[in-house]
Amino acid sequence: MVQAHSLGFPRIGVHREMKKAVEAYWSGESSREGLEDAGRELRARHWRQQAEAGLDYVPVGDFSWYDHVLDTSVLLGAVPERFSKSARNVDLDTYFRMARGKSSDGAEATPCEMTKWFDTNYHYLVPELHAGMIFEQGSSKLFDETRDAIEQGYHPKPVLVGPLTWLWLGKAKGEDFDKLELLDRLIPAYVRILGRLSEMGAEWVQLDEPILALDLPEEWREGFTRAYNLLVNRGPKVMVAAYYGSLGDNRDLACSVPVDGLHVDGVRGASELEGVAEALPPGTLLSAGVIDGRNVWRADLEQLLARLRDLERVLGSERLWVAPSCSLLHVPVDLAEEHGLDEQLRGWLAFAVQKLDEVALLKRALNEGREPVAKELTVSAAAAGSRRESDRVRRDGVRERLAGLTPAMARRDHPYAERRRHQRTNLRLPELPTTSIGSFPQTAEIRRARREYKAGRLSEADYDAAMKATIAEDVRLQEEIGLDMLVHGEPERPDMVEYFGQQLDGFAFTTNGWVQSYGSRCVRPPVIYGDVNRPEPMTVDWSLYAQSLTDKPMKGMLTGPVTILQWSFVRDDQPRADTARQIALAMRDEVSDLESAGLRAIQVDEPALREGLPLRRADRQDYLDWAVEAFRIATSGVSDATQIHTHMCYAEFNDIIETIAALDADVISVEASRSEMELLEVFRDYEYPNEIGPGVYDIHSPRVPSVEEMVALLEKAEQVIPRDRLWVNPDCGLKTRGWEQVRPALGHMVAAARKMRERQPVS
Ligand SMILES: Nc1nc2c(c(=O)[nH]1)N[C@@H](CNc1ccc(C(=O)N[C@@H](CCC(=O)N[C@@H](CCC(=O)N[C@@H](CCC(=O)O)C(=O)O)C(=O)O)C(=O)O)cc1)CN2
Ligand code: MET
Ligand SMILES: [Zn+2]
Repeated sequence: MVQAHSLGFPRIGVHREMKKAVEAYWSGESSREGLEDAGRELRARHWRQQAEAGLDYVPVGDFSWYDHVLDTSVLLGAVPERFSKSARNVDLDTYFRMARGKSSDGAEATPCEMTKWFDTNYHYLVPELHAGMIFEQGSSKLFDETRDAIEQGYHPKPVLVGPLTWLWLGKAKGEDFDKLELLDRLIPAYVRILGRLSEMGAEWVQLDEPILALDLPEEWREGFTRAYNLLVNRGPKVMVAAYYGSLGDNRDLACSVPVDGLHVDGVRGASELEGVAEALPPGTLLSAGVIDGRNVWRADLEQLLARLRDLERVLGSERLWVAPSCSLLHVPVDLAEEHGLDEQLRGWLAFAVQKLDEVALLKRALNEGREPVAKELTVSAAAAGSRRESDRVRRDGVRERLAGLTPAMARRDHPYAERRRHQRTNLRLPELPTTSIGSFPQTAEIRRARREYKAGRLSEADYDAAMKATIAEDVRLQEEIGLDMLVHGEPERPDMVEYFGQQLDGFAFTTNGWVQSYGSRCVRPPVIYGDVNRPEPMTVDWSLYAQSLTDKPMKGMLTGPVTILQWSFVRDDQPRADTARQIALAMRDEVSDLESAGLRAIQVDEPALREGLPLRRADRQDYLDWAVEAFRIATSGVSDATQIHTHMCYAEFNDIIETIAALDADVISVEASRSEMELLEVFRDYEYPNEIGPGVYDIHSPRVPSVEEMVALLEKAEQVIPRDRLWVNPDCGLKTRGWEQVRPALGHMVAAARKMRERQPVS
């Protein structure tokens, strides 16, 4: 019999119960018992939903209070000393301190670094590695949850990040050593975990190795072979899970180790499924991940069924499992909770719960024939047909405009050096100008006003007035703090992508389509289903109002085309590049309107530029070319005197620094403080041609940095970036912080800039 499973289920809960529970715990509103009850309830619910859908195994360990990579680190006892003297029995407060730098018991420590998980908008906490580190069990969470699942009558399939991927994602600290050296210490730790899970009654364990979708150095490929030859026959059957891309040149490697199961991403690696099926050793089964775990489109089941039948012919029904392509972490929980979507659009979509049904249905059709599921198959085919033929998807005006794009539209009038002269007279900024990245705290009052407005208890005029009052207060505070270039604070935007998605044609938005971004933070990615058009200006009124309150330059604030694309669910019926160009044209109009309204500086954020980079080197240049082009289309319609800013965060930028320069923004702000300005290394060999503000204030942590800390970071920066091209700003926007932290922190930042101005430049 063909079996069905999932690699992981969204952990936040359909109504973000996990978010609410942890935030209540952090604020002291609820007890540890309260938190643990909430977790138990969520896990039990998710297992029940998966079992009832018809899956044969339920994943365990996909639930996390913050991040599953951090969970694996703690399980392995990889807990840096600054958090706890002992890596055994790591308690919840220590766990949260690793993630947030702070815990409910008041203790503080610099938190672990956080960065993007592969090419997704999920963030993980970077494991810290050092030579000679010892791995010992630091937590019983995975075992406790496995026991719960068994007690509740399920077949548990514990899931953890595999040893190669965990090491790959880790960062070697201090001494210069090759982190792969740790593999031989790590394997015994995994062997012990597998043994214990098996004793508890787990038949299968899933080890996630998404790095199999990357270009791997030869030593890592050898490491993979060595590790998995040692991890088989240790008790449970081992399923190695590869996802987020095809196996490519790692196919033979993945098929050469005698594991019991191999999961393959059958969406991004669709073309290689048959080849994998043929290459697998006879003792290994194939988990075909044919339902897209990265997008929200309903599958064309008829077509998938045909492909699965081919696989079944090669493998036999005992060696085939059906699954989503990856964990369902990246899609919202349940379409049934969406009440605002029109029926046609809803018919095109599937969220996590619906995807489980799709997986189960495919399994059933394989095992029992199409008869029992004929009706569902017809509905699925009709949905696919309706989407293909819908006239909501195409807009002729947009198509014509796209066809009329010229290279000149992606070029400013003059090079930076010349623009700079005009901008200096236009802006009159001091040396080392201070600014912020855009958002200010989304206070309880702002959210309350929004809630009241949505519920119809506050009129549109009153809502606008409340937002304007916030903007006025934000402007006043910035003047008081002494910042040089101001922002309006973005109170009207719950999210920098959703906000634009709600105003552009071709986008649909959800009311409950939450997806975890990091920790307790969630986003509602819009759904791009058709050609993109901007029916009217989106931000001009707010920015104009903010500028009217001050003589200091006000930055217009927009989200760039690549980021809007990357943080939305995208259409799969045309290349991403085409959708990016459509968004770029819409944003270009907004940029022009802001300029006409009198804004002298406009920031177009592209924090997701790096995240969108294809996992395989061979695919990168093409992406970078169209991504740069899209940004430049959006920003090149302005005069030389208008200063274009951009901003990036949450990722490593050093490897694409030339692309960042090619954006030709006049000023870029980048996250840098959390990695202690590591970013600056690249500028030793590469002179960034325009202006740059490496973040001096880590906004992810509630800690308020001191003037001295920020001066020290600026001194570091000044060694590689000439002072006359250096800006002073935080790492990112401040919407997740409270004013009680932001006020003093920005005050310290301005003081740090002033201190620097009093001194001679170092070079
Ligand atoms: N899309 C996106 N991706 C991104 C980022 C980003 O800013 N946007 N930044 C990075 C990640 N950083 C992030 C930083 C903060 C939040 C964040 O604060 N998210 C909020 C949700 C924001 C939001 O839409 N807030 C709504 C409130 C929605 C809500 O909670 N409504 C309540 C009721 C209202 C309330 O009590 O507040 C409900 O529906 O139950 C608003 O302000 O109006 C959260 O999780 O809390 C997310 C990601 C990278 N990826
Ligand atoms: N302008 C945005 C903000 O300040 C940029 C955020 S990048 C994730 O929130
Ligand atoms: Zn940012």
